[in-house]
Amino acid sequence: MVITERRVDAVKQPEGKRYYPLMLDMKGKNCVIVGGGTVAQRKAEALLEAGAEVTLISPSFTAQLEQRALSGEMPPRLIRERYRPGMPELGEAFLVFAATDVTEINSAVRLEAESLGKLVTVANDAAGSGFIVPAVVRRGKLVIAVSTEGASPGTARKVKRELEQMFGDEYETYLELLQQLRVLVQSIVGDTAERQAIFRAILDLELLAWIRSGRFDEQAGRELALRIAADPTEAGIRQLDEWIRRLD
Ligand SMILES: C[C@@]1(CC(=O)O)C2=NC(=C\c3[nH]c(c(CCC(=O)O)c3CC(=O)O)Cc3[nH]c(c(CC(=O)O)c3CCC(=O)O)/C=C3\N/C(=C\2)[C@@H](CCC(=O)O)[C@]3(C)CC(=O)O)/[C@H]1CCC(=O)O
Ligand SMILES: NC(=O)c1ccc[n+]([C@@H]2O[C@H](COP(=O)([O-])OP(=O)(O)OC[C@H]3O[C@@H](n4cnc5c(N)ncnc54)[C@H](O)[C@@H]3O)[C@@H](O)[C@H]2O)c1
Repeated sequence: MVITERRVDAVKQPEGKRYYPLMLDMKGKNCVIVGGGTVAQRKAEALLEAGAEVTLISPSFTAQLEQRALSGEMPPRLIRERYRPGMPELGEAFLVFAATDVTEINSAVRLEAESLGKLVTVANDAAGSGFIVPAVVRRGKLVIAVSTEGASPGTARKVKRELEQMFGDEYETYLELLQQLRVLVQSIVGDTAERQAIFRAILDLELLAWIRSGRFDEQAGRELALRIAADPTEAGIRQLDEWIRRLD
């Protein structure tokens, strides 16, 4: 019992870090992942989805990575070698991922990448990473990223699953519509304060319920835009809920 207590007491709390979340434009950006296992695969898939160019360095790769390298647009590049310092790919990278199952190799990758001024993440060492990756829910242009700052990745995943239940596919249509209306209002209302009041009024409309009901379509969206263009004022927009309800 005493031994167990000592063990528990000896566990050091990782030093507190306060991360800064951001959205990176990865289109065409070079990313190097050292490792070819399940973690490397997960990071590669997300990077490819974001339009990055992905190079993986590892003596072996998961079957899925092998498959992905043969098919589809923008296949990942697989370099079938063990990592060694001085590989040119690292110098060309925008982001570096050290994702082998060998701590010493991951540390060597981190040191070299850092000496080259690269942002690097280490799969088994959050404290030694320049960035970490959140769990992500996407609904069209709605992106919800969940992080526990490395405290419990499983919890990040669990919260993501809960959010997936809360935020349905209707958000995809909703954000497309809001984007169109925003551009429209920006083009016809010059006054910033008035524009902000209009945007707030649009957010108060019961558009989500309308979309969820299945009765909203392209024609309805057009009609809504025409009504807003005809009376682009806060008061005018606040009256639109009545029109939406009458459509039911
Ligand atoms: C969110 C997600 C994004 C992604 O990877 O894309 C992600 N890990 C995910 C899943 C997951 N990871 C692990 C399990 C097994 C269960 C468990 O151990 O809890 C599961 C669950 C599963 O696989 O089901 C094990 C694990 N993870 C890390 C270590 C090393 C360590 O802790 O040092 C170990 C081994 C620990 C050990 O063996 O002892 C480290 C990291 N994992 C992170 C991200 C970063 C912190 C995120 C945050 O909390 O903010 C960080 C710090 C670095 C990084 O990778 O960026 C993705 C969910 C994607 C999704 O579902 O959408
Ligand atoms: N960050 C995360 O989300 C997360 C999740 C689970 C596990 N982990 C940790 O990440 C590490 C990797 O996990 P995994 O499940 O992908 O392991 P894995 O065993 O599936 O893959 C390890 C990969 O590293 C490669 N490798 C080994 N030596 C190498 C070298 N010298 N050069 C290049 N590649 C080399 C292997 O070929 C293999 O492809 C583990 O240390 C694990 O604890 C992290």
